[in-house]
Formats: sequence, structure tokens, C-alpha cells
Amino acid sequence: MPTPEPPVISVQDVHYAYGDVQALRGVTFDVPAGAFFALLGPNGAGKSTLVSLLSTLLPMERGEVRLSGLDVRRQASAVRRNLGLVFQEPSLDERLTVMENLDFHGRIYGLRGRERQARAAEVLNIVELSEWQGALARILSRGMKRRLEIARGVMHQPALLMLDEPTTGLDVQSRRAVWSYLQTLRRDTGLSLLLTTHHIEEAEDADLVAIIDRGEVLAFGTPDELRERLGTQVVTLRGVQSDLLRDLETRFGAAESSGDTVRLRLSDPAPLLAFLGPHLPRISGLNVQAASLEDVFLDLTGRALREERAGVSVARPSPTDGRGFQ
Ligand SMILES: Nc1ncnc2c1ncn2[C@@H]1O[C@H](COP(=O)(O)OP(=O)(O)OP(=O)(O)O)[C@@H](O)[C@H]1O
Repeated sequence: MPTPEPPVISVQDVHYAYGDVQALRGVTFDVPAGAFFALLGPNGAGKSTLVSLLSTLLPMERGEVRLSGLDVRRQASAVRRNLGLVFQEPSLDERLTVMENLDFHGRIYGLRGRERQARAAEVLNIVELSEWQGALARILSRGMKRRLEIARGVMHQPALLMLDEPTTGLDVQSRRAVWSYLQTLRRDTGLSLLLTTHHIEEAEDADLVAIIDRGEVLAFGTPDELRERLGTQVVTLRGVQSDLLRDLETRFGAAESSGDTVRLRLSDPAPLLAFLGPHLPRISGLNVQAASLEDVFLDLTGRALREERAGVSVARPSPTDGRGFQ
């Protein structure tokens, strides 16, 4: 019988501290090979620390991390060969052409002449940059640069491509293009993806999501499982006066309110909608939606991820800030 493929990521009871700051407190999960996995968490949750341990940029302290069965502690160089990185900050050599950027990367990973050329042509084709192969990287648009970084990230055929906020700074069209190429790569090569993002809608498309906060995994599962755990529809009402809010809370339980906007999470919104009928002339807006990952995040952490991220600035150097392996 063939041995089953090991998980592409296996994290077992991982702890990590920077001096007194406990960044990871016993993180455990497995991601099966071929999966698109999203790591969601607010600023300081421990995402970069986890990603750095996985990519061998930080030394392991306690616990075990494996990539496709390879131990990051004892098989670090094999782990690196199996890993592609796409950084948040641009990391191309702007003085080189599109093809030279790929060629250089291929050389670092020990790809031989003909194999290197063939592979470069293949990945350029996937991201639709073949016609630009002779152009200097400097003249490409932001979206094209990101596509080239993806092509470079998979040039050496890694098992896992790690993407740190890959669509930051891209317009909607370029963002869609990036995702379309990533999906093609997954379909054609069985590549696994690890995404860190604050665009929750990008995580909605993931096969598996981990929500991490203060160094702990609060939830792990498919987006549907996470939403089902919350078990709800979200009803948002606008223009709600305080007497109506009191009435709503008495009948339907605690509501979140901000100004005159009120949100209620209910497994069945029908009784609320029936109750609201006579009050409709008094409210200015009514919306019913299935719970989103944002709602799950809010429920678990008590904070909105968007708010968390809004004030974030990139002051602290990060292992995924574009410098790559030292
Ligand atoms: N080099 C460091 N020295 C001291 N503390 C650090 C260092 N790097 C991270 N930390 C702390 O460890 C915790 C986890 O940080 P980490 O960068 O892993 O979180 P994150 O989820 O990646 O956040 P971000 O989205 O801002 O990158 C935070 O409390 C952070 O302040």
C-alpha cells in the first residue's frame, strides 16, 4: 500500500518567546498537501513568528514543525528547497530583466541550464508575462511585478508557496489576476498555498483557515465549518432608536450597537423580521446576511480585523519583508 502523503504543514505544540514576550503559546495544526491555507490574525497575533519558524528564518525553541514531512530543525536546507516565498514588499532585482530575475533564482536553487530555461518559460507563461521576458523589471506595473514574484516563487517547484499579504497595494483587477494565476498553479501543479492576509474575502476562498490571536489558534477549519460554528445569520439595522434597541435586546438577546446601527446574530432571523414589520417606518436600513469570516473573527476575538489592521504601519523588520533567507 502506498504511504499516505504527509501534511504539507504540521505544527505540534509550538511555543516561541522573544525575551519576555510570548509570541506563540502551544500552536498545533496540520494542513494536508495541496490545500490552500489562510492564516488570519490581528497585528501581533504571531503569524510572522509562525511563518518564520516554518521557513527556517527563526530557530525552533519548543515543539515541532514539519514541511512535507521534513523537520525544520534537522532538515533546514531541504525545507527551504520545498518552499517558495512571495513577500509583502517588492523583492525583485529591478536592474535585471524579467528573465534574468528568474534565471538568477533558478541558479540559486541549483537548476541546470536547459532545465532552468524551460522552467522559466513555463512559469512566465502561467503568469502571462512571456512577452515581457526581455523587459527590465523596473518598468513593470505593480501587478505585473507581483505576478513575476509568484513565477519566481514557484520556479524551483516548491511543495508550498507562502504568500505574505500578496495583494497589498494592488487594484481590484490586478488582485483578481494574481488569484487567477495562483489557482491555475494549484490546479496544474498540486502546489499548496499558505496565505497571510487581512483581506478576509481572500481567506473565504481558502480550503482551511486558522484564526490566531495572542499566540494561540482560536479556530481551525474550513470557512464553512467556522461559520457554522457561529451558526448564524447577521441582521444589521440602521437608524435604531434606543427604545427599539432595548425592546430588541429583551426579545432577541444581546446586540452589538455602534451609533444607531445594530447587529444581531441569530440562527433563525424569521421571528426578528416578523417583529420588525410594524417598526419598519422607524428604521432607515435592514440587511440580512449569512455570517462571514469577519463575523467569526469578531466573535472569537471581540475585535474587527479591519479595524486592527487600519492602524498598522510597517516599522518592525519582518522576516517576510523582502529580504528572504539570509
Ligand atoms: N523581534 C522581536 N522582538 C520582540 N518582540 C517581537 C519581535 N517580533 C515579534 N515580537 C512580538 O511577538 C508577538 C507576535 O508578533 P508577530 O510579528 O509574530 O505577529 P503577527 O501576527 O505577524 O503581526 P503582524 O501582522 O503585525 O506582522 C507580538 O507581541 C510582537 O510584538
